[in-house]
Amino acid sequence: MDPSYSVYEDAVSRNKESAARGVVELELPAGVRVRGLLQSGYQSVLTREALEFVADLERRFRPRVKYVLACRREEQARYDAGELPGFDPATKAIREGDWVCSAPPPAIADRRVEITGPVERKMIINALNCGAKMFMADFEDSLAPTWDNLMRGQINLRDAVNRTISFEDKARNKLYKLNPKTATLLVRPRGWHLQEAHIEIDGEPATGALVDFGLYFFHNHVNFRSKHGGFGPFFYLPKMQHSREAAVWNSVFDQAEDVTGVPRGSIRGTVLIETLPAVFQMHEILYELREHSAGLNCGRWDYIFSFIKTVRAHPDRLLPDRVQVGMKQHFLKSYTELLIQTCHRRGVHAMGGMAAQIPIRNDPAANEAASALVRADKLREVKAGHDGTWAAHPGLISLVVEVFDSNMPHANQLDVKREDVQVMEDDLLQMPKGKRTLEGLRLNTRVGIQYLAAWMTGTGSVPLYNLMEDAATAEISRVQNWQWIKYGAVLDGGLVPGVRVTKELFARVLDEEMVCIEREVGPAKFAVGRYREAAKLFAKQCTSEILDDFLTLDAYRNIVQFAPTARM
Ligand SMILES: CC(=O)SCCNC(=O)CCNC(=O)[C@H](O)C(C)(C)COP(=O)(O)OP(=O)(O)OC[C@H]1O[C@@H](n2cnc3c(N)ncnc32)[C@H](O)[C@@H]1OP(=O)(O)O
Ligand SMILES: O=CC(=O)O
Ligand SMILES: [Mg+2]
Repeated sequence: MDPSYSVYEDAVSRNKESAARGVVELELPAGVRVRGLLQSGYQSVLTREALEFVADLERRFRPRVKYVLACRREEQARYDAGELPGFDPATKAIREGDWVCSAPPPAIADRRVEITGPVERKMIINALNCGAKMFMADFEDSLAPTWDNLMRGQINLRDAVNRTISFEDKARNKLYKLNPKTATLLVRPRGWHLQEAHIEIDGEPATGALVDFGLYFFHNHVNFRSKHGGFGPFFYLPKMQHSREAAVWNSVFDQAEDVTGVPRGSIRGTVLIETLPAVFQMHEILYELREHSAGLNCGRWDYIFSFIKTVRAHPDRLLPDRVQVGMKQHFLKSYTELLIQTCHRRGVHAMGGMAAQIPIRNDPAANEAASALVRADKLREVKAGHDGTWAAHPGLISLVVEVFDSNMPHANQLDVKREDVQVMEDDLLQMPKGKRTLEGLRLNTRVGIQYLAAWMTGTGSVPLYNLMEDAATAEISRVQNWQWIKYGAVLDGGLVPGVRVTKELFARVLDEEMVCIEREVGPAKFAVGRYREAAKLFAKQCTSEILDDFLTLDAYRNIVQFAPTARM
């Protein structure tokens, strides 16, 4: 573990308070060390049995997780040497074979509208009540993985599955409780690349994904399955790059089912196709998970991020402004259509993605314009053959439901085979059209810094300039700046066409955008926020010689807080 991870003074004093309040000590299995501060209730999640379950998963699968991450590095080295991703000749038989996945369980046959959001208590209740069919509760893009967010998230999800969850907003004198009819829960653990520093197993930080999955599965599988016709729990699986990574998840599911006596195929996972390499592996990914699959989803924001990241050594592949990389661009249209064709051939759902617009209060015209964009996006998705889609905010649910209800008379569109779709490697690799502008560089910088500042204070999704921003959208801002600076991109549109992007230009833009952020958020919030630290980190990330794989890997050290008395 990097010794620079901080132990904060406030953690020390809070720990003393906890001790004074008589917080229960954990009973830890051999080899397990919990390094996070124990707040009230955490021990109900960190039970000896649950930690044993997580430790067993970690011991079995850590070597495979390390291996698939090493394979990612090896593949990236090939792309850096000039190759581009493509379909693998070795797995042609899987792509062309006639197999299908297990049929979708009744509980998720109709998933036309899924709301998403972090595992925050009030938001979970709002999401479950909002009228969406499903709720994707997120430990990933929309959650800053602080120890407290993770532990409270587990408590919140357990209470949600038990239907005992409530929340009192004292300031507004409002009590939040579940409606009789609620959305079905899907949980998204972190990606394979993130470690959980607060839990060590045999002297090494645990794998974040296995902690999120393991604790949630262990505490909830009995209750969840009793309420969902013997199926579940249901998951979303993020940021994979290859079917070998899906094979690891499949083995994790097998193991979890075997240890708990849950029948094979009860757990289901929807894989986000949100990396460029993965789009060439969709059949293979479904094949690996064929007993546990609930289909694929178009994670468009990470996909755009991954597109830039994968071709990071190709100076001829500089993208236009982030705002211009919309779903009508040929490479994105091709990806969504190929995903629909692939899923429906294999008998599973092809889920759409997230439009970033959110309701705009106090400006009816702007709000209507934002709604129109969401409506158009959802109409495109349902007409293309998607079986459902995502919405970021409860205020959008009725609009999205209306679009799907009007255009999808049955529970899903698995019968829409899209045999007309003919997508080749070139279609998936075609460069998006548009212009690079100074305004784009400025906006990337303003958004990246504000997002990071929020993330470092424990908030993983924020409204910025009337759009939802989360780890995936912020990544686009970061890698786009990096790409333009690295290759001295010449701006070809906007107010100052012809200008070359350099480190010096970026430094000036960053200074000016910090002034702008201070003006926008106000001096009081700016003074107490972590904007300066965020700017420093963002600048480092945008100007490094070699692109870091994930912004959150570097940023994570800023949110790790060890309890001084952590024991093994
Ligand atoms: C790329 C991807 O991975 S997309 C998926 C991951 N990203 C997400 O899930 C983002 C989810 N959305 C959000 O986090 C939020 O909507 C934000 C941050 C974008 C905006 O949040 P806010 O500024 O709080 O929105 P706003 O003030 O309009 O909220 C109004 C109410 O709706 C609630 N709300 C807003 N979004 C959600 C949500 N996604 N789920 C549940 N409740 C929500 C708020 O808690 C608030 O509740 P209240 O009136 O009871 O107090
Ligand atoms: O996770 C979803 C995405 O768009 O990224
Ligand atoms: Mg994503």
